Formats: sequence, C-alpha cells, structure tokens
Amino acid sequence: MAQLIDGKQLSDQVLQEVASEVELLKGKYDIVPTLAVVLVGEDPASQVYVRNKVKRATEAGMGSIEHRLDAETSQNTLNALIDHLNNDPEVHGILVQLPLPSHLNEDEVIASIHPAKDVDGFHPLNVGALASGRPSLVPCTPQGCMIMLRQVHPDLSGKNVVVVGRSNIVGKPMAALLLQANCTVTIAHSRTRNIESLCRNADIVVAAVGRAEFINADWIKPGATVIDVGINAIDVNGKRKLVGDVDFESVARVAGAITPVPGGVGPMTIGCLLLNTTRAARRQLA
Ligand SMILES: Nc1nc2c(c(=O)[nH]1)N[C@@H](CN(C=O)c1ccc(C(=O)N[C@@H](CCC(=O)O)C(=O)O)cc1)CN2
Repeated sequence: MAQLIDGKQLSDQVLQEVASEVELLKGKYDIVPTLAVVLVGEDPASQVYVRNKVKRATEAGMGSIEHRLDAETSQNTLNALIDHLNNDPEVHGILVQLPLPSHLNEDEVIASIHPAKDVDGFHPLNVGALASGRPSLVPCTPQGCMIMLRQVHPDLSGKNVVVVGRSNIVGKPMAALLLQANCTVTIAHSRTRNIESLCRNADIVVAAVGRAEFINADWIKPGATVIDVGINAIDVNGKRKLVGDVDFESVARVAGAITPVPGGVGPMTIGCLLLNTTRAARRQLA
C-alpha cells in the first residue's frame, strides 16, 4: 500500500509557521498581516472555502476582511472595491474567490489586483515572474503540491513528471515550479495522445483535470508518486462523496506515495494562501 501524504498534518505545520511569522511582524514592525477576501454570489463550495480561509487566518492571528457581494454585482462595482483594497495600507493580501459569475470578466478582475497584494499569484506580472524563474507570489495549490512532493522527494532533480491538466490556476504554474526544481515535465491535456502510456512512464503524476476518478492503476508505474488535485462531488447511493481525479482505491495499491481526497492538496491551498499573505505583508514593509 502506498505511503499517504497527509495534507491536513502538513498544512497544520505551515499554519504554525504562519502564526510565528505573524507574531514577529506584529512584535517587530507593529503590523497585522491582513487578508481581504472577496466573494461574489452564493456558490455553496466557494462559501465553504471562503469561510475556511477567514477561520484559518483568524486562528493564525492575522486580520481578515470579508466582502460578500451580490451575484448580480457589476464589473464596475467589483473594480471599484478592488481599487479601494489596493489603496488600503492596512490590507496586505487580496483574494477574489473563483469562479466568478459568468457576466464578470475574470481576467480583468485578476489584472486589476495590485501585483504586490495578489496572494493568489494569478496576476500576469506574477505569472510572468514564475515563468521566467523569478517567482514572487506563487499560486497556492501548486505551491502546496511542491511542499507535499518534497516530503517524498527532497531532491526532485531529473524526475519525469506528467501534469495532467493545463489550467492557469494549477497545471501551468505546477509545471513551472517542477521545471524550476529540474524535473523533466510533460503537460498532458484533452488533446494529448497516448496519455496513459505517458503517465505509466512517469516517476510523478500530478492529476489536475477536474474529472472524478479519471486516472486508474493501469496508468501508474509501480512505486510512482501521485498528487491528486481534483475535488469532485459524486453521488454514491444517494449520498454526496468527495473524490479526486484519481481512483484512490486502485492507485494506492500500485503507487509508492499518494495524496488523499479530502485531506490532501485542499488544506495545503489554504496554508499556502496565508503563507503568501505574510510574505506580501513583509515585502510591503520596504
Ligand atoms: N481565488 C481562488 N479561487 C479558487 C482557488 C484558489 O486557489 N484561489 N482554488 C479553488 C478552491 N479552493 C480555494 O479557494 C479550495 C478548494 C478546496 C479546499 C479544501 O480544503 N478542500 C477539502 C474538502 C472541502 C470540502 O469538504 O468540501 C479537502 O480537499 O480536504 C480548499 C480550498 C477554486 N477557487
């Protein structure tokens, strides 16, 4: 059976580091690192994530400001709020929960956040910095995946990695971080041919495709490490169950190490968000 990479436990460690850094910033510089979270609409999953972010921020001693906007909010109103937060010296990090309602332009919203406060790492300047090997604020989910991978592979150099999925939030920044760690990286996507055999040759598979239990044991080389980014709700005998993009039952019998869902990558995303907020706060001291 594969070694389980426990995201909950690792995330608690990250949050302890965050709490120490918050204490230091308060004591030495008299600032309270503060995260502003913006939620537009009533998407139930987004409401849970936002609640958890605010809860964890408070537990770590950080400040948090929640802005809940109506689903009908206009682009101008949202832009005006972000402009206000950009100019508020007491706000160090800004996060707009995604996805946004379809009438809003996500790219425009992301680009309107000041890059120094972009704790999601989605602003084009931060994306460019990561792509050119000068990362500043790194997207939280891939950052969390790297921490998890380092538990099993302190040196990632030369590893063959397949990232399944090419989203801006996970697939692309994940590939950039792995490349920076000297891995040989393949990004597989819906048009990729022989995706199964590509995965079967990989030392590490990162699944971020958004399809429930898409990857099964036949795709995995014995002993490989599997990082499952997917969070999919499925119906099992009338009950809602959360599963990843990986068929955990079968893959755990073949892999050397695997992340569970829930309790894997998800909690790390929130830990890294708060880590980014303390980093942003420290940089804004200068
Ligand atoms: N602005 C952003 N929007 C979104 C991001 C993001 O990084 N920035 N990522 C996802 C959602 N997300 C954070 O926002 C997120 C998803 C899941 C979890 C998590 O801890 N999941 C738990 C299960 C939770 C449950 O029971 O439903 C787990 O995996 O154990 C945290 C954060 C999209 N939007």
